[in-house]
Amino acid sequence: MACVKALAESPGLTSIPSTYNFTQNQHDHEAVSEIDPEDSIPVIDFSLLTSSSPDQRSKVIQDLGKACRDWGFFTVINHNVPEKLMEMTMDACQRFFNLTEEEKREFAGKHVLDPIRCGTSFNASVEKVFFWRDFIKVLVHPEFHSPNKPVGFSEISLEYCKRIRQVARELLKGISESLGLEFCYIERAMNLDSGLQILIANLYPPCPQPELAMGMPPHSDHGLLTLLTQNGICGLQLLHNGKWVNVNVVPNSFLVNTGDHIEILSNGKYKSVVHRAVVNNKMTRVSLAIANGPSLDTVVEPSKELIERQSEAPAYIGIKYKDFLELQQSNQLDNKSVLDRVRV
Ligand SMILES: O=C(O)CCC(=O)C(=O)O
Ligand SMILES: [Fe+2]
Repeated sequence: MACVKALAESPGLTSIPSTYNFTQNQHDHEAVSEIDPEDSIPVIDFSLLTSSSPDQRSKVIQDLGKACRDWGFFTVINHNVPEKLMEMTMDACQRFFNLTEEEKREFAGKHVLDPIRCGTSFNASVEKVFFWRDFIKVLVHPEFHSPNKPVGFSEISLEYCKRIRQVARELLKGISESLGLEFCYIERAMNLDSGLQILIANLYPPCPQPELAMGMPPHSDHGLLTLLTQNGICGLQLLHNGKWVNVNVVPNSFLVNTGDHIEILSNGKYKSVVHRAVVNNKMTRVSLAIANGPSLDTVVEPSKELIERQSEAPAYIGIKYKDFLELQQSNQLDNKSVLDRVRV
């Protein structure tokens, strides 16, 4: 199937093919609210997490716990990843999408767990309505993969993803502690040394009828933490207290969200939050999501320590991460439908 970039570039395109019309599927743009300055996405100062002052560290751990409980999304600033490296990675992704259709076809991939897979929509083989999105997904850890084009992609993404793993690991230490667990609880229980990390770049070209199309449908992310950056163009919305909220771009920061496996592990204390990407008719939006998850063979279940301490019943059954991932990637992307299957 041709990529949406080529479709968007067809001369004189003024309307979208009906196969991209998402309005039948509850396209409730009206529900979008502007962020209330009193209740906006929390900001976490990463430098305080690694601070030698115990007071500062315990304060930021509290903030992190609150952010996970109330929002499931937070902005991370002072993260130590060089801005230049962030720009170069975004640029490398843009250059990937600018390869010719034929060059990109080489990386099409067939199976959902193929190490390199580029395509359009989410899972075009099972979808009736397509999303206004092209993507490339690359498995970058525990084994590093990379397309051999464009120039520099491999070196830049290797370094970037390594830096992101360091940030994710620190955040997961803080999240462990915020749950009252030992700081290294999550990294041990999830076998992070061989944790799966996926680079996902999304391209949303200008769309002549943005109100009818959808870039990415409402969904939660599967892993533990996703770190997202974008090329300065807004489009991400998250569901907060029953309303779609526009996410603003904070330069030189990561937007982080907790995935389904944090929800399972924390026995529902921290939820994965449903989000979607809408499109616009003026500018190409590129987002870069780095998903950090358990190792593929880890069976994730609610933490026994948490459950015993609080005399709770487990609210989810254990599932191997690989099985969860295959289910999510080979079906239609639909809210929290895979997580719903493992709820008790
Ligand atoms: O483009 C975005 O901002 C969202 C991307 C996303 O949700 C994803 O790749 O899982
Ligand atoms: Fe997502």
